[in-house]
Amino acid sequence: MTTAVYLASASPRRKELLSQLGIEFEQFSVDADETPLANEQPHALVERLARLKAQTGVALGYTDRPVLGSDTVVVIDNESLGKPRDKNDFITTLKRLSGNTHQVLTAVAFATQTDVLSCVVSTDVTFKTLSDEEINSYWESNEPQDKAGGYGIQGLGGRFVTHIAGSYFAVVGLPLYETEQLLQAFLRR
Ligand SMILES: Cc1cn([C@H]2C[C@H](O)[C@@H](COP(=O)(O)OP(=O)(O)OP(=O)(O)O)O2)c(=O)[nH]c1=O
Repeated sequence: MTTAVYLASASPRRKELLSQLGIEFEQFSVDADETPLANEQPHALVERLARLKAQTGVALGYTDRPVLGSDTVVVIDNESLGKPRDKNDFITTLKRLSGNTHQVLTAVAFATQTDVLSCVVSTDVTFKTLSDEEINSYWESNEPQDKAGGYGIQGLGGRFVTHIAGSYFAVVGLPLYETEQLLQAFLRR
């Protein structure tokens, strides 16, 4: 694919993943209010935020290429979990994930001044049962703080995962196959 895009994201993981598609891109960060709306379902939330990030990039003046925005949340019992607010929030979250299967939803959106197209990818991730000691020492590693659901599958958190069904790349922050498909569909419109 020869088209160049913008990546509206501060995430180093998304930058690395997008590089894997071999697409030329420039990255900039956008400030989006990620607060869920009242009664907003997880699927609707991630898709809205991915679109918001992409469209905020367009509004900032990045108008000569499609702008890619993305968002990731962890879902358990139909509740969306973003980055942990603090250590207590993290401990509560990891105890909920322990010994259970949760979903990671990642949305991708492409936007220009006239158009926006998005998709949501859902991946099932199963955790082994975690001890209090494992949870506490994981917090001290500083890895959980900036990650949805308080873990990184690509880092020390990978030890907790017994099974994954779906896109590993979506869990890390950008589904490779679906992002390429979405861009192709966007360019055909
Ligand atoms: C579950 C999980 C999430 N994450 C990351 C992906 C996302 O970067 C982050 C969720 O936060 P997001 O708000 O989706 O993204 P971000 O703040 O990192 O970047 P930006 O909004 O500027 O694009 O959690 C991992 O890196 N590994 C994991 O296993």
